[in-house]
Amino acid sequence: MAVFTRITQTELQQWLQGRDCGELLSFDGIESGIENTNYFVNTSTGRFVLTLFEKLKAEDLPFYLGLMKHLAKKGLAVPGPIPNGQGELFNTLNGKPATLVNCLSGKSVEHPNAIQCREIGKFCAQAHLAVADFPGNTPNPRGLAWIESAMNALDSHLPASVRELLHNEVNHQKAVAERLAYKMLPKGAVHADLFRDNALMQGDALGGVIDFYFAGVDTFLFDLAVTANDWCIQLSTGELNPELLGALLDGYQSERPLSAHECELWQDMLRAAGLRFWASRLYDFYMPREAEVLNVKDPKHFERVLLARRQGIPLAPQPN
Ligand SMILES: Nc1ncnc2c1ncn2[C@@H]1O[C@H](COP(=O)(O)OP(=O)(O)OP(=O)(O)O)[C@@H](O)[C@H]1O
Ligand SMILES: N[C@@H](CCO)C(=O)O
Repeated sequence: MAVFTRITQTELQQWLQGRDCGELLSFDGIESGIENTNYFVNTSTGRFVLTLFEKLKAEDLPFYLGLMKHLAKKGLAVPGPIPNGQGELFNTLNGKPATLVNCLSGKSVEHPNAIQCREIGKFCAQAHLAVADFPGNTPNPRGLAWIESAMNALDSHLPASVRELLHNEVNHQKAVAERLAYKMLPKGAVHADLFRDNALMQGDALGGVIDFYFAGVDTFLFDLAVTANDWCIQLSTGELNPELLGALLDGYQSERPLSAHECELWQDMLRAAGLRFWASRLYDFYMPREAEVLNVKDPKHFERVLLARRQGIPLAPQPN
């Protein structure tokens, strides 16, 4: 399903020349995923993942691949791009910009336990600490400005009750963004889509985090809220599971304690993170691109998440 661009053995062999990755043995298309074309590549020295970018533009790639390289270099479990002979992190393969990264072990979990939530919390904090000297400054591509423009594009498609909630929450988030506490929040290049399906687990240990292609500069708290809304969710109600949330926050704060401003804005950022994915799912639902038609994710889920976060949260972090 997700192999949009086919390649031949000869094309791949030529493209791999100059990369420090051994001799090509075999390669297989990866069926899951809807954004890019991915292949597992086996060589004489190991296993890699080849990604051909179907929609992202070449000018956007240095930020994403640079961030992955930066985090991998700092020892985080993130696929590091293997440069070609010219030192470039990506170059054209069969007409598409393409990169080769190392293959991480593990598989994603649907129902994480508290230990796994703690691990992902720790990873999130370590990544936030590690970007202090990362120079890339591409803003979050799905920030409030994008949400507002998507909302305007969607307006005529939406039932009145949905439209009202969306406008109300966007206005709330615009007001939050004006607050001094918000302006004081620490920021940096963040994953911004650290869902369960973007983490590979080996039992309770984290094998690695993939899919950095929605990354951008945003507040660290927003990134943590995105993670909490997916990892600590009670799927039937959209509410947060206090035990899983406690473990996630505990793991995070064991590496990077939250500031008083971050604690103050926790509920607002959980709402912002709920809004972000509700808006993108609504957008994909009403304006799907070809490959998405059969894979559109349910917007209702994030409507429930947002409504639940507006009502309250089970656990507020305390500054250390
Ligand atoms: N570095 C990696 N190591 C191991 N497996 C990987 C790696 N990168 C991708 N994969 C595998 O390939 C699958 C598809 O990758 P990914 O989720 O990035 O797809 P996509 O089309 O780029 O994005 P999306 O999930 O947003 O549709 C993953 O679920 C995972 O199984
Ligand atoms: N994680 C997003 C998809 C974009 O990767 C969602 O569940 O809506």
